[in-house]
Amino acid sequence: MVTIAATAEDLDWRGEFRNPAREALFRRTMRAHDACQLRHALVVAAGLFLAFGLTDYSLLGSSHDFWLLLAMRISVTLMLLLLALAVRYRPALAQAPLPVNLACLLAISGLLLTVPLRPDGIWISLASLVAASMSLYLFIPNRVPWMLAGNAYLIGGLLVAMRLWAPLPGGVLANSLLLLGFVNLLCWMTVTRLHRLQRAQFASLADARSVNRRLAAELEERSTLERRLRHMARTDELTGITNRRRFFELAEQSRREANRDGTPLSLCMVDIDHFKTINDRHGHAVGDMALRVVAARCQSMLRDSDHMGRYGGEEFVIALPQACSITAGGIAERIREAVSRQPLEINGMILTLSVTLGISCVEPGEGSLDPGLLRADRALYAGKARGRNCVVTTPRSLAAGRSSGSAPAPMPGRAAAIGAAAAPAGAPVGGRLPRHP
Ligand SMILES: Nc1nc2c(ncn2[C@@H]2O[C@H](COP(=O)(O)OP(=O)(O)OP(=O)(O)O)[C@@H](O)[C@H]2O)c(=O)[nH]1
Repeated sequence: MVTIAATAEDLDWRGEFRNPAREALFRRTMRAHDACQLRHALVVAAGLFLAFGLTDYSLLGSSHDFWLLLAMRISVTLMLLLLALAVRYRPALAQAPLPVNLACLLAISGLLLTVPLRPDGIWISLASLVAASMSLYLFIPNRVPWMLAGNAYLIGGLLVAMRLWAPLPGGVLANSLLLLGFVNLLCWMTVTRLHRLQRAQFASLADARSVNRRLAAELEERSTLERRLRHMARTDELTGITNRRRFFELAEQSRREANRDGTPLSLCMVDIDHFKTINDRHGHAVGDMALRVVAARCQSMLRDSDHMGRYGGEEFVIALPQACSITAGGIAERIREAVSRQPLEINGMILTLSVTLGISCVEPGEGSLDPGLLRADRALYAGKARGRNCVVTTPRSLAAGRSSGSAPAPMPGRAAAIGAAAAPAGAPVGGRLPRHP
């Protein structure tokens, strides 16, 4: 939700929001402030009201009227303090018209009562009523109509009290009423201005918060997008496994670690057999499904520390850290079995899948993965030539020959067999446990 800072059109003649929901929200946010202000106003008013008992005494002495006035002052003071206490425990009372207006009524009535009980102190009563009139506007968190009503009662009550018990000359009375009228006008303008300013500030704050929320949401959206893009940049869309670029980053890191720690690192090339036939007979959609299934079955045989990527087309590549060629041969054999064990059933068709795997071990001192990949690829081609659905491991002598700088054994091509032996099914795994045996 986007809010817009309060404009003159948003506020009514009382300086309140025209929108009731917005006004209610504003008042809720002001509740603690209003309660605190009312509490202080009540305590100060109660103290002052009681303190004026001294003036009563100086005017009346220890007379019957003085004791009456004192009793009235004590009652009003107690009621005001009681409301202050109630507001402390229930701040919502500060914004409830009934208790606040009752307190005002009580305090004004008490002040008016001083006129008949102490007619000689009419000037003190007048001054007190002017101060009370200002306080009604400035310190009592009431709405403007209630402030006006309270002041109307105050002026009306003063007129009646003076007419009955302390008549003043016409000019003085007119002056007093003019003074009270001026005070009312000034305070009304001040309080309306204050209301407007408070609401404008509230609206600007709400705007800033809304902008902040939008920015936070945008940031979250961007970082989600960034995460998704990063994932896409590293993942093969069709199979969901690591793509070729990411595979090389991970495998290269493993090669450096293996070189540094003197641990073995094996590479395994995996190629689906007769994949072209699957595509040609059943269509590319079925071919894609087969690719996904083979990728998932291969991955299920690996540990978290192994890296598998799509090399291209129907070919996958696996890096097996901490695995010598014998161990890698065992893992490859299990992958071969996992792929061919269970035929794939798609749309009522039974598809027999198999893969051929070529293994090589990265030799110490090799500065990149390329020689190892080339050997694994040649082993794979040898497996294809041998009839497919098998594992071929590059013999140690061939790899050693390459790493020592001697000329590589001639590789006539895919149809030619490499001098490597297919690992027999169920060959010993050599101290390494796959994730899913
Ligand atoms: N459905 C599908 N087919 C693909 C994809 N990428 C490559 N291919 C197909 O994979 C086939 C690879 O065929 P070949 O390289 O001849 O290999 P093959 O038929 O598996 O034969 P061998 O490897 O010798 O067993 C080609 O027909 C490609 O069009 C792909 O993402 N989806």
